[in-house]
Amino acid sequence: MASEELARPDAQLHLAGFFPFGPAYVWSEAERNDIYYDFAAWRQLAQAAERGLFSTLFLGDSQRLREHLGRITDTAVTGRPDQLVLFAHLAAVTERLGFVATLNTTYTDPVDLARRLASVDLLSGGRVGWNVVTTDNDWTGENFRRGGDVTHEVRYRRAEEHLALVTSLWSAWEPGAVATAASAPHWIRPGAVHEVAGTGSLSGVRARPSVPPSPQVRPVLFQAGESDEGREFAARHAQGIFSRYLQFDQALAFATDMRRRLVRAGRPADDLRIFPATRIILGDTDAEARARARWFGDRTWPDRRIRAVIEAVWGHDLSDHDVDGPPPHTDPVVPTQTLTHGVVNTNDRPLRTAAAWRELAEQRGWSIRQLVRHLNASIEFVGSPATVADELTRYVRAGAIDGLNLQPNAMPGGFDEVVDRLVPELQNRGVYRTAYEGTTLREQLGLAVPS
Ligand SMILES: Cc1cc2nc3c(=O)[nH]c(=O)nc-3n(C[C@H](O)[C@H](O)[C@H](O)COP(=O)(O)O)c2cc1C
Repeated sequence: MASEELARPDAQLHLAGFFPFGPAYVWSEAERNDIYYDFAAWRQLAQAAERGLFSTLFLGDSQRLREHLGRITDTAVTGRPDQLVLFAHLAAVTERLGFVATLNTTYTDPVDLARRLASVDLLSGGRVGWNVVTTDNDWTGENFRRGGDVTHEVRYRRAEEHLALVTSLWSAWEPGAVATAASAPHWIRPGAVHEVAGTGSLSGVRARPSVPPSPQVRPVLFQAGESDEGREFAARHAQGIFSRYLQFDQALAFATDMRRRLVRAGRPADDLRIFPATRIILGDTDAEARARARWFGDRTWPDRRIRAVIEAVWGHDLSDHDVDGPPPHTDPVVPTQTLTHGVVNTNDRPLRTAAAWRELAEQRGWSIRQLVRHLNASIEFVGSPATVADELTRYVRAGAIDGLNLQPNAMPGGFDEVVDRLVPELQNRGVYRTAYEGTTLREQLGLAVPS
């Protein structure tokens, strides 16, 4: 056994069911696109996750359809119900599973957000988390008359003020503020619910929250945003982090960096759970799993999704372009880049990106399809249940990750094979729970109740 595997001999893997909205990303077993917002499908997914003792579901947020040149990019986010409404429904058909919702601090009102999150947290028995993001896409801001003008620095300053107000609201009810006995002289003990005031750009806000604390006191905080400011913000406030790093060395370097930052912020190094996103594809043998991975890959990279990736760089309509041919020889149309709200971040240097992509394709003799598939190759765990369990055990015991935001391969049955075939292998290796630790998300994640 390599020495790295001994770094955390008792560490446990957390699974979070994650869903990248959009028909191109998760294969619809039902061959129906409306499966992605069919409640029965979500119930099946959530109940499978709970059967597999997943710690939580986890959803990202986008408050606007992605578009390109005025056309909706229909391979990406195609219809996305409000996460908290979906979670409120799913909480009613599950008992232990957590629900982490991504909500931004740039375009939301803190008092309203605090109330909505606290409400689902209370009514679900303390099973909610908030993934705090600042949202870097300007077009979302247009929904709120604030598109394009919110700088990185302003977003993180606002995030600090927003979160401070939200957490004060969540702490404004003293323990035991509610007299539960109907015969008590007061329903709420006088003076036990405090008024809270905003600071900085939120000064002038005064609020007395109307939602009592849940059994986990308040929602668990996650964070996603990888700049230095983002990491520092997470180190000060978050108990969970949605990271981009899954290649082993990068994941370990990121986790090491975050633990150092936590200690500098005066927190225990192990007070943070790190969850990168991935997929798991199983087979009876490693070879069969690899064949299945190719099969899923072909289904989740249809021509129109491949074309959307290059259109986002070239800045104009390429619908006549053959995706099995070379990348366009023409240069990108730079002035239209600001209209690109695509799946690829091309906010700068489209000319350089196009040149680099063209050169790579030429060198390797790749078509657009091969190029795009190469550029978007993500790290997935592919193999027999034993192979994947060994690999995940290595990651967790080395301290490279604490959990996975796991995308299903199919809707709605996509978690079943992980639950039925991988979870027992992980349990046999002592790296996965055999029963839920408690009833709240905080308990499932092994986190202390806030004072
Ligand atoms: C893994 C990951 C997932 C993210 N998911 C979302 C999301 O679902 N919705 C959103 O508005 N922003 C999301 N963000 C973006 C953050 O809101 C943030 O604005 C962006 O990363 C810029 O901040 P940074 O410079 O600190 O990274 C995500 C970021 C990361 C790293």
